[in-house]
Amino acid sequence: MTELVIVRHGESTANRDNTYTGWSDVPLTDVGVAQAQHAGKRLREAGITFDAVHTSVLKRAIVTANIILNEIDQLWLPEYKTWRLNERHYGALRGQNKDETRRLYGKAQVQQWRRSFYTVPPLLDPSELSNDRRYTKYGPAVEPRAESLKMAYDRIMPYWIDVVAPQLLAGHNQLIVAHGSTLRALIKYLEHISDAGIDGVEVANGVPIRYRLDDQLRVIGKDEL
Ligand SMILES: O=C(O)[C@H](O)COP(=O)(O)O
Repeated sequence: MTELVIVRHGESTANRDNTYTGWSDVPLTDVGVAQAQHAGKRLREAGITFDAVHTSVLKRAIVTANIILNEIDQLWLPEYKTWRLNERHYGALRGQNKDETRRLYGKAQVQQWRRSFYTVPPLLDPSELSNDRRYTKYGPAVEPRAESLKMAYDRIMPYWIDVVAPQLLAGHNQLIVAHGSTLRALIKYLEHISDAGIDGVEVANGVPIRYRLDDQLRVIGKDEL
């Protein structure tokens, strides 16, 4: 049996301001820092030891991971960062207030943008792409202009198959610190949730979810710490 723990980053400034974030690289709030410390404390109390940690290339996940590692006194662990664990790209919704979009486009449309598996949010204008070197040099040549959860799922899976799953199969416990939608995609995969069923799954900031996996990586236990 191996253990996989997944944690959504602590509250970010965009979460606090209720704005769409996606690939925007926003920091944690003080509340987010406290949530990350609390997550680390719960993991310490649970006595879990990890062999590696995986994050996105966005600071809210990286900082949360480092706070957790500090709390559990495992800062020395190998830490892998990949754009494949980035939040789903919210396209042209990025930076807009979620309540304001409900007012402008209606609740049903917003719910579909936020929770449907297949709906792609409005595309970002190509002139607004960041062209940040973390994406041009180490990641996809072209940053997405928006992603559905399905598109995010499809770019996360190669990382799971090539990097995370082999380590778990070798008996090494893994910690993934990522984002609401990235983790919803992983939860969908691990728990065989249908395309329609995933719209009801929410992931709270800074609450570790622990999976116990058998030797074929089937889920044999799950709890929230
Ligand atoms: O990208 C965002 O805005 C958040 O991280 C997640 O947003 P959601 O709750 O709309 O999926």
